[in-house]
Amino acid sequence: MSDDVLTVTMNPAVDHTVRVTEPLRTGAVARTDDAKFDAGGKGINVSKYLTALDVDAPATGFLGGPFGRMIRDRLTDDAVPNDFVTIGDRTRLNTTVLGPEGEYKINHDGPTVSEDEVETLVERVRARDPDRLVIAGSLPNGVSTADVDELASAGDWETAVDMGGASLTELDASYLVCKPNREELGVATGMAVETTADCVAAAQALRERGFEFVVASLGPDGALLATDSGTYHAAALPVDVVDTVGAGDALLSGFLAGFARGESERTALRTGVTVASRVVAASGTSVPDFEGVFETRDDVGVSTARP
Ligand SMILES: O=P(O)(O)OC[C@@]1(O)O[C@H](CO)[C@@H](O)[C@@H]1O
Repeated sequence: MSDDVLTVTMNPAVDHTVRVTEPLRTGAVARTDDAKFDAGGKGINVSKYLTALDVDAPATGFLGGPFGRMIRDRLTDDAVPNDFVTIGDRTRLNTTVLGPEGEYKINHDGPTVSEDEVETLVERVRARDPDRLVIAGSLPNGVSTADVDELASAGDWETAVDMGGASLTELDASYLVCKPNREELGVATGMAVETTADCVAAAQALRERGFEFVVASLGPDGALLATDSGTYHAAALPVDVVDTVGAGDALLSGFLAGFARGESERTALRTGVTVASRVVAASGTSVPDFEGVFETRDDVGVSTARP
């Protein structure tokens, strides 16, 4: 394993996951003894999953306030290397409610980051000089897509991005990987994404806008990989889904872990789907057991996909 992957989470979050046994009702107090707190945010999740998959994947970005300290402590306790820029404002807390009628996810907008803090982050990334950079998650106030382009272009690294569809349309630098979900594919391309064939067309269109690989997460419909050698569809593995939070991060992590191991594009896609299937079977964004991932990835069916 040679490549190191530095992840950048501009807008980390403590992930608060609670399970309630009764449907939520207005005006009523829902009580639970089932709550957990994970260090979260998309890039941080990628660092957690990649570290567990034996890839050197330190995490950076912005942290501040009590939730920021909680995330830093948790990552350090879990042996996930981290080097965040401390900001004056407070890192957010995001909540997932798992109830009998499904999953609710509430994400806070997050803190405001100053220009100086952004510049410190760019310098931090330059000093680390990774082989690959992953920039993932929403942008807090004060950070723009121009800053994302600056990070992607500030060194010789290859960059993967995972951000909202509207942000994807504003990026100008060249990127190795883009990891949209179905909705982001639609927003980024303005195309219909009802069927898997629609998603194939949208992934190919997005690729032409400057992403070498588009890895799209389609939930129960599996995942797509658009490359210059073709577009491939991977079926989802049959698992009991506890919650879907972190599934896209896991797909990207598995794909990048495959890349770091020198796997072919299709095999890296299979690894991504296998890693994602482990993550959705565990609650919150904690790291599940990845034992046997590289031995069982061939269970994922991959076929050539056309629009
Ligand atoms: O608000 P963003 O930055 O788009 O997403 C943040 C988030 O929902 O993404 C992760 C799951 O992918 C969670 O750890 C975290 O709460």
